[in-house]
Amino acid sequence: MTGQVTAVDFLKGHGTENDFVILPDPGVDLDLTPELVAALCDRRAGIGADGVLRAARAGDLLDAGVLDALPAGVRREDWFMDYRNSDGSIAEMCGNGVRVFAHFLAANALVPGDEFTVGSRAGAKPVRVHHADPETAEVSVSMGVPRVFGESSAGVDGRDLAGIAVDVGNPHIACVVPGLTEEALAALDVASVPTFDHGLFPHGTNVEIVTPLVDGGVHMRVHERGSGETRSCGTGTVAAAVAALRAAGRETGAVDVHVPGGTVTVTVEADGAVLRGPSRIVASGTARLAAL
Ligand SMILES: N[C@@H](CCC[C@H](N)C(=O)O)C(=O)O
Repeated sequence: MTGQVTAVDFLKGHGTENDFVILPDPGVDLDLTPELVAALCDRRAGIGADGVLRAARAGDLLDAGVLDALPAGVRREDWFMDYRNSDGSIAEMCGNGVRVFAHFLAANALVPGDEFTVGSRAGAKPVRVHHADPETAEVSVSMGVPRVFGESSAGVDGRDLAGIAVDVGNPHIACVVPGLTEEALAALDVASVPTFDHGLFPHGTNVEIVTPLVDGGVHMRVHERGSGETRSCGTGTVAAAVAALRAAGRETGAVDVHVPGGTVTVTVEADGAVLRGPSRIVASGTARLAAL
């Protein structure tokens, strides 16, 4: 349909500086090709973002062929976060993105209250909007039960870092590095593409480097699948919290995860993890597709 669409309204938002182009598209008029996504996310020739969040009802995305089926627990009437990485690839889930998506819905009165479900390719994600105005919000997302599915390592800045594989709806290897300080973490080259076991991660993975748990907190940096190094990764903070708790001999607890773009709190319980953090919507406008 994009051939008939020459301009599209958008909003720009972020969760701890993991930033997104929000595309309200209730009619599913946009043919959201990888090329269009990459052009929108281009920080020079486009709007610039780590990813795109298209907003439409799940049933309408299904009827338009964007979804092959409704993911587990997702109803036709649910607003669905059609997430894309900045390289145009599709990912199952985006934790910072769900907070920004929920903020957009609440601030525009598109949902009846403060607690509702957002659909994602990783299934239904219950959210609670603690506060929302057009510019700022505080949101909690029930992220499901993180699944640890192995031990492995990642090559980062010439170092081989031991980590655990964690499924948060999308794949992660979270590397808690003994003795790593916040300053030493900040000095690492995380922009270069890390190496990892493609047998364990046949569809790629997000790579988190994490300091050990101290006083209920960790510091984390991330190289994301499909977006490169970002200032934050919500699903990554969940993987980091799980890994840091396990490294400290624990299975549950609340962890403040400090990322370059801010801080979120991940609470891990036996029945699932909850990600709580801020959302900001900083701009709105019209994207002129012929110029991209
Ligand atoms: N930044 C997101 C994760 C986005 C998807 C990830 N890059 C992947 O490909 O799995 C988040 O906040 O979780």
